[in-house]
Amino acid sequence: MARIAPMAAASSSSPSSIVKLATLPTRLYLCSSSSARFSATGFASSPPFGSCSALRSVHQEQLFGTKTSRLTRKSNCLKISASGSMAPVSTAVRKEEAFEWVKNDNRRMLHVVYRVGDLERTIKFYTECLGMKLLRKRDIPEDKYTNAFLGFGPEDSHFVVELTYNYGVDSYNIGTGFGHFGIAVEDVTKTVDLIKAKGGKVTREPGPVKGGKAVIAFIEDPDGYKFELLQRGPTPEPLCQVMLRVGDLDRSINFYEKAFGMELLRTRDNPEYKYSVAMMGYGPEDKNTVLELTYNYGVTEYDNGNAYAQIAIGTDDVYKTAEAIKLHGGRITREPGPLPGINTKITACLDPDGWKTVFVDNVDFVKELE
Ligand SMILES: C[C@@H](O)C(=O)SC[C@H](NC(=O)CC[C@H](N)C(=O)O)C(=O)NCC(=O)O
Repeated sequence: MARIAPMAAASSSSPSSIVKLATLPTRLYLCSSSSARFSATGFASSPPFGSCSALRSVHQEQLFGTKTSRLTRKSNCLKISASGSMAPVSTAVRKEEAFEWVKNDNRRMLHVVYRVGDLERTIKFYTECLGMKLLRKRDIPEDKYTNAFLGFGPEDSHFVVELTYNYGVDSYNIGTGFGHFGIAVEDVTKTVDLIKAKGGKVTREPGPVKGGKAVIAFIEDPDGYKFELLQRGPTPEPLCQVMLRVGDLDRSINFYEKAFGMELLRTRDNPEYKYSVAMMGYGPEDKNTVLELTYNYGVTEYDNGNAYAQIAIGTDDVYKTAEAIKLHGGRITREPGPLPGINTKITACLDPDGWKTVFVDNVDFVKELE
């Protein structure tokens, strides 16, 4: 399965454990937008870490354990060296350390979240036509929505779908960027026959994929989300792909490798049909759910709609996760911290195409399931 067993996850950092002022090195920084921020005894004037983001630098320093001799700064700051000369300091070391940490974090794709117009209709379709189980439901009346979790196995070890029903909203725009969810089945034709018998919509009959040999079919759920059925041998993770379209495949590969620590599992170019795909994830495709990033030649932008929401990924430390994402150019849309009410620590970000991901603290996630 994945690289982690969530139960074995290490304990998480809290914000207060990140900044230990007493341990900060004695440094003098000059920032283009502010005066000196550090003094020999620590931090100087108020506000202590103004627009120069000195605090953030210290966070990163403490987070990734850089030796003080290699303390680095953002490019608009200058470090005064022992000789007194000033030189811009690169972020390369911090990036490298953040990447090392990310690669060693315990990560697993936990679930994919999307909105549906009628929860019971979708639950019926997924259980009867796709063979998923309803794992749990939760209603949040104060925020006027209900979630249903469905999948092929328990959430602590399987990738599942998290459906969101917003009270009174019965349809959404799926957009052009979202592709499909992949389900591995042993016999595509048999599965399609069953889906047809149950009244499901088949949009592409079983047969070899265009330009390849793999046997596939496409079906559509009641809200219009596409599912690709892929003929494969038995697998522990039948919900095997989330396909998203991207505007620049190299840019996306770089982002998911560096900022998320995913592995590039394979790429495939299909010039006849003018597209390329990159499979990315936290373990081999036959045992783990992967992100299938698709680039259609010449198409650099899509409408991401308002139906598909995000994938969730488990991490041992949302604070370090967020810092690593920032260092690699990702946009944090929710700063790391506990969610009000349930205390689960999360952080959220957007990839270069605007696709959202939420990172969830592994220990908190397991507690939520209890
Ligand atoms: C086996 C694995 O590589 C696939 O199934 S790829 C499926 C293939 N994907 C695309 O064509 C992507 C590009 C397309 N323009 C898009 O943006 O969706 C596919 O859907 N093939 C259709 C078919 O009928 O074979």
